Amino acid sequence: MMPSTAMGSPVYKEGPASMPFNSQSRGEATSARDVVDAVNPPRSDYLQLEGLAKAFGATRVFQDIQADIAQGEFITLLGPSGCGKSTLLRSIAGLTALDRGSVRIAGEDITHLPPRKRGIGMVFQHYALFPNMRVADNVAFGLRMQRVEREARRHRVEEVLRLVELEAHADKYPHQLSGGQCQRVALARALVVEPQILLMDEPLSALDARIRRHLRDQIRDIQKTLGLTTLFVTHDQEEAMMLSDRIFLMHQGRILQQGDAEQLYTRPVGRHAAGFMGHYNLLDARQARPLLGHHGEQGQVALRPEALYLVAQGRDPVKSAELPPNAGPGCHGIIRRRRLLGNVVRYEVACGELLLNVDVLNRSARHLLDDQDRVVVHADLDEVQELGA
Ligand SMILES: Nc1ncnc2c1ncn2[C@@H]1O[C@H](COP(=O)(O)OP(=O)(O)OP(=O)(O)O)[C@@H](O)[C@H]1O
Repeated sequence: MMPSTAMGSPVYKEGPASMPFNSQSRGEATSARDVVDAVNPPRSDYLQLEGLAKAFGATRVFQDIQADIAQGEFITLLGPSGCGKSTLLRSIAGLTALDRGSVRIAGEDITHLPPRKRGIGMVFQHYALFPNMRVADNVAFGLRMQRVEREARRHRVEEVLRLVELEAHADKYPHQLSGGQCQRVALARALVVEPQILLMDEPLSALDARIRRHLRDQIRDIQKTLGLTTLFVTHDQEEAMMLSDRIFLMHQGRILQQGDAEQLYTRPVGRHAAGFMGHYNLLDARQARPLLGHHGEQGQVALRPEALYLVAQGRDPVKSAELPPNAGPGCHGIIRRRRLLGNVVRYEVACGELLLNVDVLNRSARHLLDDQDRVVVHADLDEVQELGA
């Protein structure tokens, strides 16, 4: 694995996305960016991926990758393990050679440039800091490679450490820091050379849940402050939805769907997309008839667990949901399993040959249904996604 410092010495290129760290607060940085944006509005095709393909021997890792990414956009590559996310990121960085296609930044073809000349910063899952160097020296490394003069270097390191809220830790060694702090050093190290594009490969995966949420929000704040075009790899759907302007959902080396979190969550384009986003119930149209009324005999339908409603036997008003205006006919069932997911309760309900996941807000213990309780399940027909054959 290559430490991010290897990518931490791109040639600084003038351009609106490369914000100098010249302000004391995020507020000032934002207004500086606004001025730049007004003079030179962000381009919608800042990073262009055209027909990218890569195979390792007989293993096709990705193909036909086509995307335009706007300046300042935060894109997440989301998909299951092995779908090609990391290899795609490494190919954009120049760490892995492409078989086909081209990568352009601001119109310039960088496909054949070596990594250090691409103007790309990279942060990896494992931060790989230099253990014998203090935080400030770890961060300054890329600037030293660029032969930035000592005083300017010190100034830039101070500013970027302030940005990642580590200014008090500048003189510590990596072993004196927590995992989250080390990852912030890695981020600072990538940012200090003012890259045009930031690539992040599962930077939060090795951290515990609380730190992970905090750092996630911090990354997004910093990215917005700098207006930095960013590609972020994750297999965590919630992380993708919280962070992204747009999500690229990948499956077996292709981008299945590109869109914002709402589009991906509520309008999946097919069964693979529905299978990955949310916890969709995927049903054959024929099987789903008792639940949906007449809905054709062909293809599949997808229904989110929160688009299903439970009415308890005897219509116990405390335990029964209020139905939506366009509710389906209703299907008798039995609760097979109940799982508390925190603020949501997920019921597994057997309705004849259908096994359905139904999510209900966990209001209080009084509202809970028990295993073996008899219920009627209704679907909100406005939320049915027809997926075709
Ligand atoms: N250097 C390599 N040589 C041969 N095969 C490779 C190499 N790197 C990756 N692969 C294969 O390419 C496919 C995609 O791997 P990649 O790491 O890009 O997926 P991913 O979506 O990032 O998965 P994960 O989330 O598990 O990291 C996998 O089948 C993997 O085994």
